Amino acid sequence: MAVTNRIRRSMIFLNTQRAALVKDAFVYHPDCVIFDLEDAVAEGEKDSARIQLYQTLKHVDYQGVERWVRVNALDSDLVNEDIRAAVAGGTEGIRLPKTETAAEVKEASAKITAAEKEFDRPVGSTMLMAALESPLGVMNAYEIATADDRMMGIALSAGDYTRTMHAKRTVAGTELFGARSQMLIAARAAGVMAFDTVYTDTDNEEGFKKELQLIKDMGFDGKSCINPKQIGITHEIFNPSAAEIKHAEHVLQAVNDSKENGVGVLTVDGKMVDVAWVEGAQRNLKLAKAAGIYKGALV
Ligand SMILES: CC(=O)SCCNC(=O)CCNC(=O)[C@H](O)C(C)(C)COP(=O)(O)OP(=O)(O)OC[C@H]1O[C@@H](n2cnc3c(N)ncnc32)[C@H](O)[C@@H]1OP(=O)(O)O
Ligand SMILES: O=C([O-])CC(=O)C(=O)O
Ligand SMILES: [Mg+2]
Repeated sequence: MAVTNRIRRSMIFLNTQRAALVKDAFVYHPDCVIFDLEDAVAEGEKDSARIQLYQTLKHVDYQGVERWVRVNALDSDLVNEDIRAAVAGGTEGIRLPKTETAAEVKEASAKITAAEKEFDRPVGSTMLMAALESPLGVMNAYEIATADDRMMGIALSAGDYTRTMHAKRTVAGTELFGARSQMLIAARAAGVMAFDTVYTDTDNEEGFKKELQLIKDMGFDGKSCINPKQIGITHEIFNPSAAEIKHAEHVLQAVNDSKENGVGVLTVDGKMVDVAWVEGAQRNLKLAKAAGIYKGALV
């Protein structure tokens, strides 16, 4: 069964072809890493990257950082061996690229089950995340998200998505608005997490911050990253601010008091609040607690 309430603000891609890079990436303290066997790895290096993956999963202590593996696409002749190596090494989850249908999720899940049995891992313990990288994938987001109990989340992949949409990747992100909205609605309806795509202009800190603020405000749970310098900024933007934490505390206290006094709607910090605000306030405090910036007892 997938864990859908863990903090996953940042998931950084690691090119598994580069031994020096995968051996200690936990030092950057991302919430998750994604060992990539797909597009970051050159065609001739696929087998050695897979061996590198197995050794890393088996022998490097990632100190609580969640470990995901992006395998090659289901229609490749590499995916079976990729899944076997990832499961044998004990990965927490598999990121399935270029997912377009629920049937593909089920097919991947069956392959994972076979590997779990082969390598004596508990059946059902390996999670799945589907990357949506085409119009068909985005159109089928809800069916994909609900296809299997292993599904932890869905992630947008803008490189391939804009390619298949004949769109241009812009700073404002107008070309991604439809996909982002559709997949967020699907993820929330399905009860899984939602992750935004990588930002490839790694030297443009201002642009990266703006994109993070946009996706956080839309409701995404986290972002795929490609460079260590993106991790701290991602956490900074996704963490509730001090003002948000204070406001959440005020909301919970005020709504609690108002129940005792028989009051429904009230004003907190100058804004109208009623019982509908409680869940959002609790979510902010839980996130702040998981991030280590809230020590209170309200959640
Ligand atoms: C569209 C897609 O499919 S995206 C997903 C697949 N892509 C990837 O996996 C790419 C991941 N990122 C990378 O490989 C690299 O960041 C690149 C190739 C984009 C840029 O590499 P560099 O020019 O070396 O980056 P930069 O100079 O900023 O690196 C600084 C340090 O961070 C390390 N580093 C760079 N990227 C990463 C990463 N993703 N994870 C961990 N460490 C990294 C470098 O090794 C370097 O370490 P050093 O100072 O000890 O030598
Ligand atoms: O998942 C991602 O963001 C990276 C990717 O494959 C893409 O953009 O096509
Ligand atoms: Mg892609």
